[in-house]
Amino acid sequence: MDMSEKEDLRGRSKDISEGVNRMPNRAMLRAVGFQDEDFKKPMVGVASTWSEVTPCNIHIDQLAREAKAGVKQHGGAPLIFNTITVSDGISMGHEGMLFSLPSRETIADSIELVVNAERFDGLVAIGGCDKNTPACLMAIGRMNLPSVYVYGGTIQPGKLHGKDVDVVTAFEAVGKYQEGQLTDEELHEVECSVCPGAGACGGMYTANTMASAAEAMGMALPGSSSTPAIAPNKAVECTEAGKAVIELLRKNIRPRDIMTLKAFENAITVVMALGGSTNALLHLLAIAHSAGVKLKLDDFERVRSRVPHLADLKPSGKYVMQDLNDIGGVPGVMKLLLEKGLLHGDCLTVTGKTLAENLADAEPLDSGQDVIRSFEQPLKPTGPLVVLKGNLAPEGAVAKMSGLKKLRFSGPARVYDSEQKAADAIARDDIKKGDVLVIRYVGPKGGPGMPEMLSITAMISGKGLGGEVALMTDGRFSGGSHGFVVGHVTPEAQVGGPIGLLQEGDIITIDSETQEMNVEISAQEFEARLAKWVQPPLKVRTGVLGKYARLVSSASQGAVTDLDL
Ligand SMILES: CC[C@H](C)C(=O)C(=O)O
Ligand SMILES: [Mg+2]
Repeated sequence: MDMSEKEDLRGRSKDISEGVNRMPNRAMLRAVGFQDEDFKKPMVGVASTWSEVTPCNIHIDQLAREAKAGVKQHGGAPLIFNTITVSDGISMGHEGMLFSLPSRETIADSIELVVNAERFDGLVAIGGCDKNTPACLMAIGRMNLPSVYVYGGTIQPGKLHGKDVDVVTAFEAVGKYQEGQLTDEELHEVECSVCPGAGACGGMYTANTMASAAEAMGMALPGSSSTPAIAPNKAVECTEAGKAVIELLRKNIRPRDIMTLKAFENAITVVMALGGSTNALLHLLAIAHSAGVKLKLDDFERVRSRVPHLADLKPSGKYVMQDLNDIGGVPGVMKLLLEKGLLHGDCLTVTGKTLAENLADAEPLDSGQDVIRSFEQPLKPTGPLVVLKGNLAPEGAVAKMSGLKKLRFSGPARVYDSEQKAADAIARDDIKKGDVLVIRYVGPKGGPGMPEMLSITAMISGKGLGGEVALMTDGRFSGGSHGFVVGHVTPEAQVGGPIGLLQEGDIITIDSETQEMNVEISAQEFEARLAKWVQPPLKVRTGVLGKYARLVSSASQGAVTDLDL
């Protein structure tokens, strides 16, 4: 329904579009194409994360133009603006990864800065790489203006000797090459095959996980999280998003009407069923904080215990997001979960309808498919992202148990204060089957930036030690990581957390069934070690990482930098 002549959907954009005093402001907007009638329309920002620095975002300029057209067609006055992105895959395994998680805050802050300075009434935000979706939703939650999120879409799988491959294949090929299992030519073949074009990493890694979570919480249009980047329908979704935001303005439906605790429970349910990235716990805590929703790590456990892991998706499974899309996509999965009473169907969404009303129109998953298992034969009876506590993680830690038969691991600590030193040890074959590899002082403050450890987990996997060596860190894991991995250990070493007191050879036991992670030393020994511990200075004290290290909260609170302490 387009706007009638009399209808005035403008809100705070009247600060610019009305009054003599704002004539100079309007004069500048005329220079970017505004005409008289535009000042009678609601001003809608289109936040574009377009960038050439990663395939995830290389196409988003076209999508932003589609969204702009949609806003215009339905009576709005749209303006595209850009924000940044970094590439997790390209920053992985070196100092660049220190800047990945901080970029989430920068993207959220930049959207908040532009939308507020320009007095927009509404927003369409379009994201690609890992930090984009959480950042866009954080900005949307903070500002609470009628908004719609659109995910730029998953990449197609690469093909190599008839098999589907993707960027995690490349990371794991490094370990295989180090073992002499690949020649230089074969390694080059992998490099040239795994990323065929536009789109975010194709397994159920962080970008696809967070897109699915965005749709499950009602902030993205039905089906838009699983539509591939190069599918013609992706552009249509952007045009539709432009239309949807005008409808939201008309009905005054705001993000905090949608991003409720029940909506976050829906997001957690879908993440657990899909076997998504551990980063979802960090990002959903941060998004909830931005929307004023009190979400805690314990909420993830409450949901996990009732939701089976159904999706046979990479990194521990066989298929990629493209395959899920082909058999019904995220709507098909949510339809199944709703039928089982595992979703709150009464949650409002950006279509203006409830989740149940949206899903009534969705097709069920194709019969005969084996991407999504039945409830009778799940991959795991409960979700694979397990919150652990214990004397090593009093505030919590996150274990990814998908694809693992072993649910308990006990072994000697092999302690490293940097990812590089750990990587060198793995390359020298110093890390043996049964060891618990500990990488610390890589948390939000200690890293700084809580880097992901895909290079490490991929090397372990490539060397055939996947599941035979446990890895625990106050850093993070990529969505491409799998094996016996525990991240987000809090409190982090940098602030005196127990992980910082570990010594070589301490016996660590990680039990995903009792959900505990403990070291076998006495309380007295802990006290003695703490008495001798000296807090190291922050590694970085100026610039973006210096600001971040001083402001960032614990990972158990989402590693946010705007906690109202
Ligand atoms: C393949 C892994 C991807 C690049 C990533 O960083 C994530 O999913 O978190
Ligand atoms: Mg990542």
